[in-house]
Amino acid sequence: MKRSGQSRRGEQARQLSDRLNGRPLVLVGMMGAGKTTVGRRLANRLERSFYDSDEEIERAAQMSIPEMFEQRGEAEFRSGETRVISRLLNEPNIVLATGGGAFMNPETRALIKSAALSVWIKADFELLFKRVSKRSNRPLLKTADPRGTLKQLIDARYPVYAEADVTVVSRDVPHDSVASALVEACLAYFKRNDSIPANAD
Ligand SMILES: Nc1ncnc2c1ncn2[C@@H]1O[C@H](COP(=O)(O)OP(=O)(O)OP(=O)(O)O)[C@@H](O)[C@H]1O
Ligand SMILES: O=C(O)C1=C[C@@H](O)[C@@H](O)[C@H](O)C1
Ligand SMILES: [Mg+2]
Repeated sequence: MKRSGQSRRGEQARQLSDRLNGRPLVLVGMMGAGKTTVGRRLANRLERSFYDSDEEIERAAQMSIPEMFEQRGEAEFRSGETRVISRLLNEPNIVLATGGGAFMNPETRALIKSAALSVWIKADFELLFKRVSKRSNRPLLKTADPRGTLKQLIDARYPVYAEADVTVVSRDVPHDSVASALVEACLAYFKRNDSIPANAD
């Protein structure tokens, strides 16, 4: 990348770090949206620690998510997910990628909304399906009709993901371009909200 592009990227990352002022940045969205892979790049740019709630749960349970669903059931996975996220939200200066279902839990959602800047990485059905089809590590899609299941999840979840503070669309472009679009969308969010007078009714 050209030097000017790099310094613009660095400048925007610095601006966003200032605006966040230590608050966690939390990524939400469907499986395959890019929360983990874009989140790592974003954390690098912001010089923040990166956490992934799925990876934290796997580490604590010493088993993979498909194994956990199989041996302990989804309910136990979900309660672990809520605990892990509420613990991580106490850490300053982090980027946290959440599992696809985490923001659907009203308690977890309220915690994220109060402690962090939340960003929905949104992608369309075909792109998500293409990405999740590469690996068979998503237990919720192990159904007779994974396309239909993914569609149903999208219909149920998108109105809730839309409650995130910021939405950024992931298209079929490199991870780094999505990370740049995400930084820009967050800066635009702060700009919009700064322009609201404090005493507005
Ligand atoms: N912008 C992108 N360009 C190319 N590939 C991408 C992009 N974003 C994500 N991918 C690919 O899609 C797959 C899923 O991405 P990732 O694991 O980051 O999704 P996720 O949102 O964390 O999903 P989950 O909720 O299942 O953890 C990976 O193979 C990743 O490399
Ligand atoms: O969308 C979901 O509900 C899930 C997404 C993954 O990140 C994992 O958290 C798990 O496979 C469940
Ligand atoms: Mg992930």
